Amino acid sequence: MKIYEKAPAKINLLLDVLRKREDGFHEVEMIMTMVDLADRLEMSELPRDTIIISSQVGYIPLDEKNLAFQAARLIKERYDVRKGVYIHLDKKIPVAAGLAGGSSDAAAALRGLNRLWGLGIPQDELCELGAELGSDVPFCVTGGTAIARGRGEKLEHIQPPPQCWVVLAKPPINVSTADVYGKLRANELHSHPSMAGMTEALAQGSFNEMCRQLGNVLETVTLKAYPEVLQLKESMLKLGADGVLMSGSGPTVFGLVSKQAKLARIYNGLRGFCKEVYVVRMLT
Ligand SMILES: C[C@](O)(CO)[C@H](O)COP(=O)(O)OP(=O)(O)OC[C@H]1O[C@@H](n2ccc(N)nc2=O)[C@H](O)[C@@H]1O
Ligand SMILES: Nc1ncnc2c1ncn2[C@@H]1O[C@H](COP(=O)(O)OP(=O)(O)OP(=O)(O)O)[C@@H](O)[C@H]1O
Repeated sequence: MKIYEKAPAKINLLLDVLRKREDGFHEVEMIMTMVDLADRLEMSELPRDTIIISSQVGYIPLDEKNLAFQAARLIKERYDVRKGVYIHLDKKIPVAAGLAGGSSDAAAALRGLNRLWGLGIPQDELCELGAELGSDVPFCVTGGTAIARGRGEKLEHIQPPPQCWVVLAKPPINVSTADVYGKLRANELHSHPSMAGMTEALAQGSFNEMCRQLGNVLETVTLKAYPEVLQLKESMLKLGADGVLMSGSGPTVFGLVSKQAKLARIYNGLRGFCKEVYVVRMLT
């Protein structure tokens, strides 16, 4: 039997950091939602008790460093599954981009193996397992649109954003999430995005207000270290995007666009200097 699962990319419409915690993680307040740029996982049982990962791309680890491998190992150990699995990752989400590609693959593996092996694990338990793999994994298990608190694992689902186009542009640099949080001076942040303002904008379904309320405090670190990310934001705005923000720890910048007629100009303008540009829909 073969099982297929989609693993969509996430964007952070809002990312605030409240403080650094004693365990080294940061207490966050975020709003996350999915876009329709997705990896696709194919999972099938193996006769031997082993985990094998493959992918069409050569630039991700396929051993125990792969988050889908870690998800399979965790579920096998926790539920005493003595069966093997082959997981093929059809990668479409750019890697180390701030789009939670690895986390979404891990979440899709948890959902898929739950089905493949008929384990009947409830979603909240899958989220708890996911939290052991990474802070973004619980959200990737549920999808939808959610406020995330704690280190990202405490979820409150809310109304999805109004439908719009999302232009994603990833500059050719690698940003480590741990480095960005490591350089953040959480106590010295001069301004914070408004969680109340963004939740109100989403509750009212107001596209313009959503664009005005976009905010991510990790930009204070990444934009300083990589001026090309700031330049990308400015270019996207100049080309006509209605709202622009860096996703997660970066370096991907996303632009929200309400009118399809604007997309060609934005896409072509960005492609002039940035190779990785995607035009996708918000998943609502
Ligand atoms: C930047 C975001 O992607 C926004 O959604 C997340 O906050 C990070 O999620 P993630 O990549 O799943 O993060 P993890 O794999 O759990 O952690 C990577 C590293 O980021 C830092 N980290 C992560 C989450 C958090 N709330 N505080 C942190 O300080 C820690 O140094 C950690 O070692
Ligand atoms: N299935 C996977 N897909 C992509 N990268 C993976 C995977 N498993 C492990 N990795 C490793 O994880 C690292 C981060 O990749 P990923 O694409 O998840 O980053 P990200 O989009 O910045 O994540 P986040 O937004 O959650 O911080 C990469 O350096 C890669 O080697």
